[in-house]
Amino acid sequence: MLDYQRELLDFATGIGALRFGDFTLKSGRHSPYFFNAGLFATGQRLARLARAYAQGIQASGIAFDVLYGPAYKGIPLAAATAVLLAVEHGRDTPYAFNRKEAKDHGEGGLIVGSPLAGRILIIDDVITAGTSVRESVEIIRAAGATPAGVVIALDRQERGQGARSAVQEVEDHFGLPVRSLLTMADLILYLEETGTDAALLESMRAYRTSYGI
Ligand SMILES: O=P(O)(O)OC[C@H]1O[C@H](OP(=O)(O)OP(=O)(O)O)[C@H](O)[C@@H]1O
Ligand SMILES: O=C(O)c1cc(=O)[nH]c(=O)[nH]1
Repeated sequence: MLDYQRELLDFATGIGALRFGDFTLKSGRHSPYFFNAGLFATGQRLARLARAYAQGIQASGIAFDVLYGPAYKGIPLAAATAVLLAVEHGRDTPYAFNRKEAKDHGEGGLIVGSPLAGRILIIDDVITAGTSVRESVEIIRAAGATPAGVVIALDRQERGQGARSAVQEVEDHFGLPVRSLLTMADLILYLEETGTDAALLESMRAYRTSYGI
């Protein structure tokens, strides 16, 4: 694990954005941990996370024209990361996000922000079973644009629709590169390093055996 990953995990656990317990996921799976990007809920916390995304995007070398954050938690991630790309990397990046329900008055429609045109980089918090990414790819294609890749904070390294991991499915099926700041494997390593209690480690490993890949 790299220093910045350990620091990000320290930070996320410190503010309660990474928690342990019993959580029901979008996929219906019951997980002993949860990454809640919504708890990077002050300017400084969000800047800290967005800085890591901006650095990850720069390091990925993925060529793109617009940053797209799926509702809801992708919205502040896209906005804040666009700010960090501009301020710290001199890259004035258009960004956009969707509404979960289409607006039927005013400007109307589903997409807010920059029009979805050209190559679109999807930015989200986690990938579990891959449903959210597949929805984003549909929205981007329906707008006539081309998905260019995906950047996430945490790859939970879980099965997607078939026997492969959700990230592998996205890479193979859509031909999209996926870059994550952290993985479930990093998380387990981190818990081992920090001397977490045996019961928690056991539940993390058991979850990985059930859903991991
Ligand atoms: O890979 P998946 O199985 O799709 O799971 C991951 C997705 O689930 C959550 O979104 P959700 O729509 O539940 O919540 P939000 O509105 O809080 O962003 C999360 O933010 C990811 O987008
Ligand atoms: O799969 C999910 O729904 C999910 C997992 C997680 O760790 N964090 C999150 O916001 N959603």
